[in-house]
Amino acid sequence: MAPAIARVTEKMAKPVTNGPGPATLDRAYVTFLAGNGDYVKGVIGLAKGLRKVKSEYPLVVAVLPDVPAEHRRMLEEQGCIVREIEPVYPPENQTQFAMAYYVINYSKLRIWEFVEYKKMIYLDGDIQVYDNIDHLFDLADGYFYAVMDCFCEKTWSHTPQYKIGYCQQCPDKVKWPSDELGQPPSLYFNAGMFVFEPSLHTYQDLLKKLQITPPTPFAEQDFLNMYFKNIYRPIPLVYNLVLAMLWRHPENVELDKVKVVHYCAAGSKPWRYTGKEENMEREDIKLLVKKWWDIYNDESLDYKRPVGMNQVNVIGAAGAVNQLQPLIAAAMSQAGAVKYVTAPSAA
Ligand SMILES: O=c1ccn([C@@H]2O[C@H](COP(=O)(O)OP(=O)(O)O)[C@@H](O)[C@H]2O)c(=O)[nH]1
Ligand SMILES: OC[C@H]1O[C@H](O[C@@H]2[C@@H](O)[C@H](O)[C@@H](O)[C@H](O)[C@@H]2O)[C@H](O)[C@@H](O)[C@H]1O
Ligand SMILES: [Mn+2]
Repeated sequence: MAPAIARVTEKMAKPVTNGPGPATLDRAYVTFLAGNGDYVKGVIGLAKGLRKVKSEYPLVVAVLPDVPAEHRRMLEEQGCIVREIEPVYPPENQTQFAMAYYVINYSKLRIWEFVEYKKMIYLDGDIQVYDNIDHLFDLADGYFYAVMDCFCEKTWSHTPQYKIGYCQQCPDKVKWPSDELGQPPSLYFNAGMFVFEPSLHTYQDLLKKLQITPPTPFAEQDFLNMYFKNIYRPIPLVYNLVLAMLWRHPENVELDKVKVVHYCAAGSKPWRYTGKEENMEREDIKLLVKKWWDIYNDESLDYKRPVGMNQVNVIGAAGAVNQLQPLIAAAMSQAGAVKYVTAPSAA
């Protein structure tokens, strides 16, 4: 039986507000940047993409100490809020990560410490947002929302599901042999995009549990799947199209409805694209890479610091917030709620 995934229905869940006042605005998008290489282009593209879809919320960039001052300046120039974080390392291990650099991705866990925000949407730096997804901030508290991943790429060749050809994206195609292998794997999300609530308690517990959890090939993604297994709620793949879905499960993809594209397939990072790797010569990939560059190169999307911003008086600011209220209500009713049918517990 296909795993129950979220369905968007007409009515948006009641907005999470603190009483009759405006919907709480202590919300932000957050991404993660490490190193002095070219991922900074991904983050700049993301900042411009969020501006193009008129998101109401800022983009926080959690940067490791090795991100150079010049890159931080470029991010601030694009209106990003730059926050330095310390690296997080998994316990000593001999694990072979699916990609050697995945070891730095554990540092993503620091974003649970950003408790000045009540709700955040995490987006990898190799993600682009092509439609407004602000309505996801109004999803019910207490859950961890993300899109289900796919097990069919070679990066999964170490797993039993890959070896038997099982994938949660099409569980009826090759059925999980429960009598031989026991329970099928729990629903598993891609950790390139998720909706979460920062919390010091969760943050400290994550770090404590990490130190007693043997690392596995998909590093922090595996760890987050283990940690949030009981409150994970799948959301539709339009919120995080893992590119491999285009050739692994085209029947599950309606490209014109996709709101968020995750350039995670080998060779698909737009700022490094050569078209030489497997599947990279596909017309849909070329189109998506062009779409990314069109935003990155669009100077009209560059951040314009508001003139005399600090002269806005309190009344002006309150007025601005009141103008947002109907916008948020309209966005929520138009977006439709995400109704969850709890999957029969797979584990
Ligand atoms: O050298 C690096 C590698 C990764 N990242 C960050 O870590 C995220 C996860 O890595 P990546 O997206 O490459 O993993 P994938 O989704 O392709 O498996 C990236 O999106 C970036 O935000 C980074 O800033 N610098
Ligand atoms: O550190 C582990 C990473 O694992 C994930 O990437 C993978 C995963 O999606 C596989 O399913 C794909 O096959 C693969 O291509 C892709 O790179 C996240 O996107 C990334 O943010 C990060 O958590
Ligand atoms: Mn990614």
